[in-house]
Amino acid sequence: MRKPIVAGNWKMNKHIGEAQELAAGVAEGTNGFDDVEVVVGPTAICLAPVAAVIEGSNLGLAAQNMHWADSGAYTGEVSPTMIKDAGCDWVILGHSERREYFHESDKDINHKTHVAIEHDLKPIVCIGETLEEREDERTLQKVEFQVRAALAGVNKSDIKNIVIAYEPIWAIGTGKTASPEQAQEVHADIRSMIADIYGQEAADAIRILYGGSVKPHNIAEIIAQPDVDGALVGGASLEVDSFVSIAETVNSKQ
Ligand SMILES: O=C[C@H](O)COP(=O)(O)O
Repeated sequence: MRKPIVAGNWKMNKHIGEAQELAAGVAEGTNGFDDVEVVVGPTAICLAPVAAVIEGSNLGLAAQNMHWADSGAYTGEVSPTMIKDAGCDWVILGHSERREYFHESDKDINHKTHVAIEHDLKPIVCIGETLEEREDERTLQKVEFQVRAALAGVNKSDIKNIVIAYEPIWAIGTGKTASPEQAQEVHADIRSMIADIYGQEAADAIRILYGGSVKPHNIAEIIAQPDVDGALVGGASLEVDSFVSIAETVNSKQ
């Protein structure tokens, strides 16, 4: 039985005090939710201050990105050992905004996935198609390519610690959510591909999240899909009430 995850990607929002306040509210609001893993993803500068606030709670802490090297001449970057030191146990990799604005390639994301595993950080690897690719019926081809590329060379024993986040790019921040059927089709396809590569046990263990305009009013129908194991939430993770409400619905998934 896969334990679902609700992860909040705060993107470039919230100053330190605001981030601490939000994290404390989420920790309090999700206290006692035993059937969902709740993770918050502040900006790099807020990681340590948020870690201090959520210490002793059940919340996980995710960085939104990391470099692959432990240290060195990489101006502006943050290393895997630094995010661990700040309190992270998770790292979001390959978000479409990183791919688009910072030109992260599938090769970079594969490299970072390996580094995350080596550092005992659980990667949330983001994939997803553009609107044009969906309209051209190339969705499955695109996501299969991205998943294969991200996982190239990853051992079967590590698959259970990797999370895939399917985020159709056209649904991110637009208010347009993939229908539950569209999400299920892609999630099932990814799981069956994992089964082909790593076997059924790995496919049954890997958690696949949906992301893209997830809100309190639509999470129930999305999480009801058999291959949807939770959500990566952007906008709705920036308010305690909406994020806690999403986590509560997922916590109640039968
Ligand atoms: O990482 C989160 C996604 O980009 C979704 O963002 P959104 O919920 O604001 O659409």
